[in-house]
Amino acid sequence: MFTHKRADFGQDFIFGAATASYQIEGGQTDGRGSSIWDTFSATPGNVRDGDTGRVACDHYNRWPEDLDLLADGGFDAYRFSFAWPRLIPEGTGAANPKGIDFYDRLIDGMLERGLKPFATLYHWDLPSALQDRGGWMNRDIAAWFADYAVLVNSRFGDRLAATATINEPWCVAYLSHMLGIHAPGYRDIRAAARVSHNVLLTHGTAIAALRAEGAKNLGIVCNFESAQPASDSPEDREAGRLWDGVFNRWYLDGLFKGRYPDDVLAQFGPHMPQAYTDDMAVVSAPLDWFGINYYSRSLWAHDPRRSAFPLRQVEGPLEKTAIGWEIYPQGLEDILTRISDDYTKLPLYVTENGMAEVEGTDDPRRVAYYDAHLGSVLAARQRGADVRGYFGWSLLDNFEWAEGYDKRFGLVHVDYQTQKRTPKTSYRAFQTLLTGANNPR
Ligand SMILES: OC[C@@H]1[C@@H](O)[C@H](O)[C@@H](O)c2[nH]c(CCc3ccccc3)c[n+]21
Repeated sequence: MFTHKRADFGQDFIFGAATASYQIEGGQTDGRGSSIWDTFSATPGNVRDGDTGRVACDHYNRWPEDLDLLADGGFDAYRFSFAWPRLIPEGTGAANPKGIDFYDRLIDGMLERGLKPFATLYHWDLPSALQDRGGWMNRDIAAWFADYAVLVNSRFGDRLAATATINEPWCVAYLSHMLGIHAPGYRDIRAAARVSHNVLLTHGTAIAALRAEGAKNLGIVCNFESAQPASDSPEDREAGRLWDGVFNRWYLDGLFKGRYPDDVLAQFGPHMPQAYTDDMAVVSAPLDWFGINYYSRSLWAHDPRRSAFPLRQVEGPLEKTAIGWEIYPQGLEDILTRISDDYTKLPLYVTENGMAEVEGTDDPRRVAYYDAHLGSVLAARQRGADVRGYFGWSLLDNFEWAEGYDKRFGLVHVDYQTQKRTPKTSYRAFQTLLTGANNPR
C-alpha cells in the first residue's frame, strides 16, 4: 500500500483517474465519424501488432461498470475526453445526436456516482474530414475547434467540473508532425513549426469563444519531462537545454509569457507561419487552471549530424518501466515547483502520472511508482506549488497509441478477449488511501 495518508493532501485535494476517448471507447458506430487514429492505425507499420482502437475497452457499451470502478475506488473525479468525431462526424457542421446522447448519459452517470467530470475536448482523435482539409497544418482549425468547443459547452458545460481544451500540444505538434510517431505521422520540420503554433492558437481561440459563452474552469493539459544532459560537456548541456525548450519551454513560454523561446525558434527557422507574433495575445489567454502530465526524465547528447535540433536521446541508468521510461519521481516535484515559481500561480493539477507494467494484476512496482510520485506532489505543495489534484494514468489498460495494447498503464487489468475488468494491487492501494478500506468488489 502507499506510505501516504489521505489527510496528508488536505481535504480539498482531488484524486482521480484518467482515460481518453480513442484509447478506451471503441464504439465505431451510431454515427461516429472517422478519426486520424483510425486511419493511422489501419496503416501497416504505424502501430505495434497492427492494433487499432476499433474495439479497445468497449467503454462505449461498458461505461457504467467503468464508472462503478471509479466510485468503488473512492476517486473524487474522472478525467475523460470527448471524441470530436463522435459529436461532429465531419468535424464541422451537423452534430451527431447519438454522440451527444452517449456523453449525456456518461456525464450524468459520473454525477450520480459523485464523480467530478474533468473533461478534455481534444485527446488526439481529430476527425479525418478535417485532416483532409489540412488538419492542424491549416490555421482554420482554430475556428473549427472553437465551434466544436462551443457545442460541447452548450450541451454539457453546466455539468463539467473543469474543461481542458487540448491534451499535450507537444504530442499534437512535435510527436505527430516532426517525429511522425503519432497520427497523422508527418516527419516535416515545416509542418511541425506551423502546428507548434497552430495548436496553441487553437487553444487560445477556443478559450476566447468559451469565455464569450460564460464557460468556467478552463485550462489546458501539457506534458513535461525532466530534460537532462547525457554528460557534463558544454555541447551535451546545450542539448539538454534545447530539449527542455522543445518539450517544456515552448508551451510554458507561449502560454504564460506570450512568446516562444528563442533557442527553439532558431531551430524552426523560416518555417514558422507568417506574423505568428500577432497571435500571441490569443495564445496566452488567461486560464483558470493548468494540467501537468509527467512520467519520466530524458537524457540528451549533442548530435552534429543533424542540421536542425542537433541532439539525440541517450538511454539512462535508472530503473525503467515496461515502456522503457526511467523512473524519476524527483522530476515531478521539480516541474511543479518550476511552473509555480517561474510561470504561474494558477491552481495546478497533475492530470496524468503512471507507468506501464508487464501484464498481470499484482503490480508492486506500480504501487511504488505511485507512492514515490505522490510524495513528489506533497513535496511540491510544501514548496508552495498550488497543486489541487492528482489523476493516475490510467483507470484501465487501454490502446497505448503506437504501442497498441502491448503496453499496460491501467490500475485495472483488461482482458481484451473477454473485456473482463480486474482491479490490480495498485487500484487497491488507491482504494485503501481513499476509502480507508480495502473492500474488494
Ligand atoms: O503513454 C501513456 C500516456 C498516454 O496513454 C496518454 O494518452 C497521453 O496523454 C500520454 N502522454 C504521455 C507523455 C508524452 C508522451 C506520449 C506518448 C509517447 C511519448 C510521450 C504519456 N501518456
